Amino acid sequence: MPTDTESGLTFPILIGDIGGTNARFALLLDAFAEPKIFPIIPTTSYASIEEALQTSILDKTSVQPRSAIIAVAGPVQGDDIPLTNAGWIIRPKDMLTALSLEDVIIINDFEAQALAIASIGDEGREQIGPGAILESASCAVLGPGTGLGVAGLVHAQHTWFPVPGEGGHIDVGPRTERDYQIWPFLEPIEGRISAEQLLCGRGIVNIYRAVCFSKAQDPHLADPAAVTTHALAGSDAAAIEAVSLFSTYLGRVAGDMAMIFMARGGVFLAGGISQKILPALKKPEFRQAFEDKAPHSALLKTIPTFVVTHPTAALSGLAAYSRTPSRFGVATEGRRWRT
Ligand SMILES: Nc1ncnc2c1ncn2[C@@H]1O[C@H](COP(=O)(O)OP(=O)(O)OP(=O)(O)O)[C@@H](O)[C@H]1O
Repeated sequence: MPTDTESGLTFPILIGDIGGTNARFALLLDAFAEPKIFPIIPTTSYASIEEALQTSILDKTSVQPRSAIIAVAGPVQGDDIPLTNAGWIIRPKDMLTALSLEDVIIINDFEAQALAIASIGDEGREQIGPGAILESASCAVLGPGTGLGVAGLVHAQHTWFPVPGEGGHIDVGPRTERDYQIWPFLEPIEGRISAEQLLCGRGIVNIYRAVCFSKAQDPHLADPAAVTTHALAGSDAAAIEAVSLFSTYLGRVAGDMAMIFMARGGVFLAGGISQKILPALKKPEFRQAFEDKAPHSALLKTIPTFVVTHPTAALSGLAAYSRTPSRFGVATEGRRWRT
């Protein structure tokens, strides 16, 4: 028997997390069932979200969802929502008709990652370095993937409030002597180096190429996975340095976010890349850079940092919200469409 949640979303609920590269979906039959998770879909394989959902999900189950909550990589504004790093435009009104839904909520994908942090336990994360979570304190999430997603999670009045934003686009600058050698070779975006120019898949290649050019070498590795694979295997000097610098730059930006949100509840690294380079992030560079924040180094040393290892963390955040929306302060104004 379908039941209404306090947010008015009616079960069965389709939950989805659409990144620049991959889309992940699951069905939640009721407030108690575990989500039924479907295989990951590359976004480039389908022309639209309706086609992806119909072919890969709805044709493969007898359950007809009545509502949907979807997290997308990009700001949610208006009735046409383009994904920042992928070709799909999400049109919730089209989803209602094409998929026979009654209710659709669209939120930012890092808002979903923030919801996940409040719902996953020790088994879904691995700590890097010292520090302990201060219960009910604010948290920050950073996720290098196709882009760099950033969000905060603030606790007030017994409610977790995700704070989505475009923090991946902050300016970053050189600091060490080696940074100054590399910076002239980094590819800027419209004249500047934003965090996302360094801390995402193409950012890894950007750093790697700059490392090679700074030594007057030809870069022979072309994609991020090749760079991190060679770095982890210790088989290419430029790749090793690129991943070491990536860890340092990620540590610096993570430390900045910790200070901005006073994230005594922890800083969490989500997204596909953090999991894949976990052994590199456990080396000293990441944590040293995170703590190297005079005059606040003592504070930063107490803040724990984690890699989120849960394979579908954003979906687990969306499932937690769907089950008990009153635990979370998710604003749905302008982001909810009904028949
Ligand atoms: N082994 C690897 N090492 C480094 N980068 C990788 C590796 N495998 C894939 N990538 C890069 O990770 C990015 C995809 O990240 P992720 O798996 O988090 O996808 P996503 O959820 O679609 O991303 P986003 O939500 O940021 O749009 C791509 O840029 C890809 O080239």
